[in-house]
Amino acid sequence: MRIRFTKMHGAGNDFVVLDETRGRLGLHADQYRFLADRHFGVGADQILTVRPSTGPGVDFEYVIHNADGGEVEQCGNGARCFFQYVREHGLTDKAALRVHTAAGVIAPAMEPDGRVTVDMGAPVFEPARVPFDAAGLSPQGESLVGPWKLALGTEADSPTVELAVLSMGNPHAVQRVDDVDSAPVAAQGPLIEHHPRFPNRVNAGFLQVLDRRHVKLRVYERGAGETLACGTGACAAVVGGIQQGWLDSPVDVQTRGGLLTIAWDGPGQPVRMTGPAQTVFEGEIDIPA
Ligand SMILES: N[C@@H](CCC[C@H](N)C(=O)O)C(=O)O
Repeated sequence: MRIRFTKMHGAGNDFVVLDETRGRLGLHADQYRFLADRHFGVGADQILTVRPSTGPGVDFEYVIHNADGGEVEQCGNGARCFFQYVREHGLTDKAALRVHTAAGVIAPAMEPDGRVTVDMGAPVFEPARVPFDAAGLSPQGESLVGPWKLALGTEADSPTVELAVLSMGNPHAVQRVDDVDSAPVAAQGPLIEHHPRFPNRVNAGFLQVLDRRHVKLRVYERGAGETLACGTGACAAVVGGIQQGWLDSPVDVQTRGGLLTIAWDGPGQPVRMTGPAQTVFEGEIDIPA
């Protein structure tokens, strides 16, 4: 089967975008994995699919698959690219949208400078809803995100980390580090992603606080490995940092692929993420059955 695609990125987090507004392509997990493959396919951290509205009050449905082929609930950098895609492809001329995702409705809108702001909804803190199995653990602080102390293994010398745990529609565990460039992202990322306390696995963030409004962040993403930026990871890191008293909204988040600005007014309030969305190229590809 030959399909059309658009390659996009948001702060270096890259996507293959597919249009299913005129009918389903019916792809399965192996085919999403093939599209994401950087050697045999197009190459992407996530595959984003545009579908028609699911009902009144929403303009489109937005479906996300990780590079490992698994469908996930939310993707922040993807949300900005989704918005750019539907406007560039004449699927809407609205400057603000409401988009249905597996995690609820998000609302992207155009900024005068060409960046996109997305209302990502309110963060979720209840461990069971992340989901995070906190049974038998005591939080290390009094904030809504814990933090929670976890051993990354069963050996006596296994590293122990303190993780702020929350959901931005998808699960995040964020630890503060002194220097993000030397942080053990490759070593600890997979151990945190697959830690048995996270039944759906988790995205692992490494946060360096520069001052109360500036941070650096790296994220080892569930189902994709370390990416150049993670939008929901930036939201989670800033919410966790505000909750623990380190940060004040809005916060500039420097990722390896670009700058995101995250604003949050506190529990129950939506997180607003602002950043770039860029089309790279379009093409057609034959996908194996
Ligand atoms: N890159 C994304 C997050 C994509 C999904 C994530 N890997 C997960 O499995 O939850 C972003 O920009 O938020």
